[in-house]
Amino acid sequence: MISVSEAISYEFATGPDLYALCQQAASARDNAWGTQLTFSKKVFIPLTNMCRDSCGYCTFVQSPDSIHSNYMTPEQVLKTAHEGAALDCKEALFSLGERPEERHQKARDLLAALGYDSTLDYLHDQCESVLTHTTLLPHVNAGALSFDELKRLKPVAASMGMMLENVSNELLKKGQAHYACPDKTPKRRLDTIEQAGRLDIAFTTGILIGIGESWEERVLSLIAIRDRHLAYGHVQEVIIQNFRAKAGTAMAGCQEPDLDDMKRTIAVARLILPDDISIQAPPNLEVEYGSYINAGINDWGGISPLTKDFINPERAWPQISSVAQACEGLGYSLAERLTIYDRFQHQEQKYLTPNLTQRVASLMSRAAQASRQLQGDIA
Ligand SMILES: O=c1nc2n(C[C@H](O)[C@H](O)[C@H](O)CO)c3cc(O)ccc3cc-2c(=O)[nH]1
Ligand SMILES: C[C@H]1O[C@@H](n2cnc3c(N)ncnc32)[C@H](O)[C@@H]1O
Ligand code: MET
Ligand code: SF4
Repeated sequence: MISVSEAISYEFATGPDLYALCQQAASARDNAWGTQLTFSKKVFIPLTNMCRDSCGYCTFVQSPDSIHSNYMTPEQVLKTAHEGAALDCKEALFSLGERPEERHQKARDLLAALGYDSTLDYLHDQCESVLTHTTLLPHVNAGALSFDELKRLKPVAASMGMMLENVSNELLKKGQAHYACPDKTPKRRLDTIEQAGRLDIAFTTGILIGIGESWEERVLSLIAIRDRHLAYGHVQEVIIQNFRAKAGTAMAGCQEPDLDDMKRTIAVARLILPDDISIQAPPNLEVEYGSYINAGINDWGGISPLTKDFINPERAWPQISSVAQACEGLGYSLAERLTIYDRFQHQEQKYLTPNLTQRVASLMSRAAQASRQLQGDIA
């Protein structure tokens, strides 16, 4: 592990310095994770695109005035889940806006028509429905949640996650990415990670880079994640995600991080975070995603053969076979994992409630089978 001051000193690493940094991170990854990179075969379930926040980078969120703002119905949820299961997907990623009913009358009306007064109650029941009626494992990405909310969701989700984004309070100011976003205060985000730790929830988090934070704030965000993991041991993966500018958003004209910036951040994350945390970067937000391998990632996150990335809908998923080839070209293999990583699966029902244990075990053997097939296809 490198020190905070060493991590901060890499801010301007380019050329040979960046190359050396990446080599150091790649060898740390090889030692901890070997030469197998992973992904999770999933479907995306955007339960609602209404939200009480208004992040400057987000096109997922729809205004209640838009005809596109909605909740998925229980039938739509199951249709997507069934179609995903038929394509051998194993994860149902529930990703949604935060507490829209606390801000928008339309959200209250639509929820009432579904028989609910809270988005999180509806989320709970839709996760339960996917568990009951399909073979998929729910992963909940619903933003900042309280201890009680996380506790209630634990039996209906195999894992959960929430991007920390960044610990910078500056981003909350007017004109910045998180202005008027009550759920993006570093305090609420850090508290969510902490409560998930107290509850033994296998947890995904990460940072969004290029949203107006300084390099030092990026490093401090990784340190904040590390500290909570050292206290509870529950952080399974950290996503390093690059901001993509989108037309029609407040940040449409902002500069996107370049490939070197991503590589530098991935490498520093690998060297700051404990070895047992997986480092993930998405393959659909960068054309030259293969070079993330040289910077120290060991995971690509969720990839869907069915649904688009609703958060970055203009960025198509690469074919799983193309990702496998990119890995193979650099001497790595590609394997399928579940939404809950292997090492969290066998801990005496610490992370998994009893109703989930059997499901996870049988999906594990199907994922192993799919991985063998993937490697056979390449060979
Ligand atoms: O398709 C996406 N999947 C996202 N995922 C899902 C991820 O790709 C995988 O499904 C999980 O890593 C499974 O372990 C997230 C999951 C989280 O818990 C937190 C944030 C994200 C962010 C994204 C995202 O922007 N796009
Ligand atoms: C689910 C996660 O997607 C990320 N997210 C939201 N909007 C964008 C964007 N324009 N570019 C990249 N990532 C984005 C945020 O980090 C959120 O937490
Ligand atoms: N709204 C949540 C968040 O920003 C979920 C992902 S964005 C659709 O964390
Ligand atoms: S990123 Fe999440 S919290 Fe922010 S506006 Fe979009 S849906 Fe809401």
